[in-house]
Formats: sequence, C-alpha cells, structure tokens
Amino acid sequence: MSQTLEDLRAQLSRINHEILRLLNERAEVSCAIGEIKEKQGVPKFDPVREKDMLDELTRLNPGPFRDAEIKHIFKEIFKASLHLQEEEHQRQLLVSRKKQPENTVIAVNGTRIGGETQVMIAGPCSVESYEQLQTVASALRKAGIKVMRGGAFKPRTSPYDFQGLGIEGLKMLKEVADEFGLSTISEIVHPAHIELAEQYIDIIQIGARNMQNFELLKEAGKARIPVLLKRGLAATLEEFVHAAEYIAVSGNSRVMLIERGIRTYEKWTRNTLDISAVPLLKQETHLPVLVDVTHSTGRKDILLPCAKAALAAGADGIMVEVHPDPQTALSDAAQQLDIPQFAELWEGITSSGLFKEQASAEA
Ligand SMILES: O=C(O)C(=O)C[C@]1(C(=O)O)C=C[C@@H](O)C=C1
Repeated sequence: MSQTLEDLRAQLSRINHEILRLLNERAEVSCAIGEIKEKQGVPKFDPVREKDMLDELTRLNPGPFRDAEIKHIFKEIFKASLHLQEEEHQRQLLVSRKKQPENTVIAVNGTRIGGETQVMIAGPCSVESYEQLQTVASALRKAGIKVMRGGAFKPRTSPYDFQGLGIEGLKMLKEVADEFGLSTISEIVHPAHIELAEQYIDIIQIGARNMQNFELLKEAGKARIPVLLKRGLAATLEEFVHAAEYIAVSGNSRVMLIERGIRTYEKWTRNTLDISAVPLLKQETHLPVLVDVTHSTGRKDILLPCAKAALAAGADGIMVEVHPDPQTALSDAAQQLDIPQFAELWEGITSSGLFKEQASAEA
C-alpha cells in the first residue's frame, strides 16, 4: 500500500514538474505577446481573448475537474501572465525602481533632493514685482529655505486671467534669487522656452495641464537642468510615470515628481490630495517625490496636517505658495499663505520630526 502511495506521489511530482515547465513556457509566450502589444500600443488585457480560451478549454475538458474549476485555474494563469507582461514592461522603464534600485538624488546648487533629507520649496504663485519677490525671498532665507518658486508663464483656466510676466518674470526671479542666494523653480509651458529657462532658473517645472504635452516633455528631456513634473489633473499614476519616462528617455534623468491633487467629486478641497501616490511612486520609481500642499487642497487651514501626512508617507519635499499680501495676488489669492502664516506652517513642519533638514555644511 505504502509502495503504491509512494509511486503515486512520485508520479504526481513528475506531473507537477511537467506542469511547472509548461506554465513557464506559457509565461514566456505570453510575455512575447505582451511585447508585441506594447510596440503596437494595444492594451495588454484582452477579456475577449480570455473568454475564447476559457470556452475552448471547457469544451475540450474531459474531467474529472469540473468546468468551473478549470475556468478558475486558467483565470488565475491569465491573471498571473498579464501581471508578468506588465512587470516586464515596467522593468524596462528608465524611471522604474526595477531598473535602478537606488534613489535618484538631485543636487541643485548644493541642495540635495531625493536623499536622506527633505526639501521645502516655497514662493508666490506668480512673479508680480521685485518687491513682492524680495519680501518672500528674505523670509525664505531667514527660515533657511533654499528653493523659491514663482510662476512667470501662467497657464490659467480663463484667458482673461493674469497670464504671467513671461520672460521678464524669469529675469526678475533670477535677480532676486541671486541677491538672496536661493535656487529657483518656475513653470515652462512652451518647448521653445526650455533653453531660455536654463539661463534664468535652476529647475524647470512642467505643470499639471502640460503633463502629457509630449513635445514639451521631450524638449525638457534635452535640458541640462532638473525638471519637476506635476501630476496631471486627472492622470493615473501609470500615465504620470510614463510622462516622466518621456523626459528621461529624451536624455534628462534629473526628474522629480510632484503630487498636486487630482480631480474628484469632492468640493471641500480644490483637488483631492492622493497621499497613496507618494509611497506608490517611491516604490515604482527611483525619482524624488514631492507634494504640493497648496494646489492639492486649495485652502490654508489644513496645510500642516497634509504636509505631515505627505512626509510621513515618504515625500522628499513639500511645495507651498507664499505671498506678501495674498489678497492682492494676481493669481490664486485665496490659497496663498502670507508670511506669518508661512512661518507658522514651517515651524509646525520642522518641529514635527518628520522633516529632516539638510545641514548647511552639506550644502
Ligand atoms: O493573447 C493575448 O493577447 C495575451 O496577451 C496573452 C494572455 C494570456 O497569457 O493568456 C494574457 C493577457 C490577456 O488578457 C489575454 C491573454
């Protein structure tokens, strides 16, 4: 009897090995199909094809397994194969953590972004005047903040709204940043302005509305300065990562991602801050991940808890809008902090223990 049991088990093991070999052979064929689909730009998941295969298998099923069991087993095989196809593709992305396990750390005039310490980027929504920039720059410098933001090209919802000072704004940003020893970041909206950006600013921002402006992404990929890419208003994380890949594959590996809230049905915030994006992007890519608390919430009263949540989730930095007199601001008047409010937020962030400041000696 025990001999028979052993024989049967040996037989089962041989069958297992055969199934294992066939499963892996199948996986390779499935991955080859996945590669063709990738090149053709067609979706990997094909429910019609899956249904056809299940119909055929149940038609040919001699038993003793029932059709439902056969279907269940093969559905699992399809699911695992699909997963493998997607993983294979992710692995090929330059920005993927599978391609590069260690974090990309971006140094901007000595400020390191994406490493052991976090960065605060603050400044007005729009560049409006020298005085405005100088007041903010002075407050940032006092607080030990090294990177100032300021929009010169403003893609606004309404064409009647303030569109920014353009190149003049970039020049003002540079002058004031040089005066106060700060690095700058500003949005570029036109591919032809990338070279100009290199002259006047330290980091190019690509805004949410332009996240899939592929010509702009490709041009930013040729820039010699880092790029901060904002998540699109309704972009999935996969689309976001692929937008970053456009920049990387065009030659610029110094890309940072910034979550800025996505559009949902919720009205109490301007956008919905997707905190889960932070650990997911850190997990799937090796790029620095920041959170824009101003645009994601569109309100001032919950910036501190949102910033803390972002840092606790692993964000490499926070971006916030500050204006000397928000009520008179030419854009986003309702959501920018004034300088005392910013000082209070900054105090809350630095005392939370979640924000590791870079020692000045490291800079
Ligand atoms: O036949 C295809 O189109 C495949 O991509 C292969 C395969 C499979 O492994 O069976 C994988 C995913 C699809 O949803 C359907 C089938």
